[in-house]
Amino acid sequence: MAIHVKDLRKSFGSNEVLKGIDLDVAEGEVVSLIGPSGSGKSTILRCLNRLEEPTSGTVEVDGFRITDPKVDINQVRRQIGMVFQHFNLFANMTVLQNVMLAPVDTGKKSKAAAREQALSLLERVGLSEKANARPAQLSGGQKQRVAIARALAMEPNIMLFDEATSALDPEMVGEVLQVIRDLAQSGMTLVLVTHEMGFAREVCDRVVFMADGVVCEEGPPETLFANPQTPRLQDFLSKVL
Ligand SMILES: Nc1ncnc2c1ncn2[C@@H]1O[C@H](COP(=O)(O)OP(=O)(O)OP(=O)(O)O)[C@@H](O)[C@H]1O
Repeated sequence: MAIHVKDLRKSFGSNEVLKGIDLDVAEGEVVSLIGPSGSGKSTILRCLNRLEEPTSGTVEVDGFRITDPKVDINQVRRQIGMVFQHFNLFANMTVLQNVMLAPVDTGKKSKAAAREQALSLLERVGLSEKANARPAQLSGGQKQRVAIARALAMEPNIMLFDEATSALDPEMVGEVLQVIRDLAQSGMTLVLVTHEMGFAREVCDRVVFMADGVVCEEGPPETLFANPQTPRLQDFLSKVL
């Protein structure tokens, strides 16, 4: 199992945001988390690489129990790429330098090897011609594709996408979804928080519907969207489809 979450709880002060989440993601599986705003989707994702400290429960990623205080979280994070809604690129570096940075900084690759890899990743996301540009010269969709290339540079086994297209103008959403679609087809384990129901339906093996900090319903998209069982999911789908 690539990801194994058991009875995960997270509170911010007195606000219990995750109320006992069980979630398994198999290697190579593509899972999307959907649900109303504030239901805890991003918080789950952030607990998967301990950007948030769970209040209780266990999270295992790639065989590491990352909720164990003794685990080297930096080592685990290197195996988990994360892409955020806002691209978080380094503005004072070129696109190529952004993608090369982590493998060089962590000693994973020499500068020459990291450069070669970065060029090949930029080709993969369709941005070879932008290698020497600065982030400010790119469109939102291009910036997000650089952010994906940068996450891939650490050769992660798992990629987490937190509303990767939510900050984009509608005409740029498709180009980012195409890159994610290609990753899904490559067999990588992906967990996506998304508001793109059409994309979830098309690309994901499984969709997990959350409401109020619990998993309400889950299943293959064709079943879940066509035949929602709970009134909450029926209500949610009636608003977003
Ligand atoms: N750092 C934080 N401090 C306090 N409260 C937080 C923090 N992060 C999240 N929350 C709260 O936790 C709840 C769940 O937030 P979360 O971002 O996980 O929801 P979400 O389902 O991803 O929502 P959205 O679709 O709007 O992004 C919200 O009520 C939010 O205000």
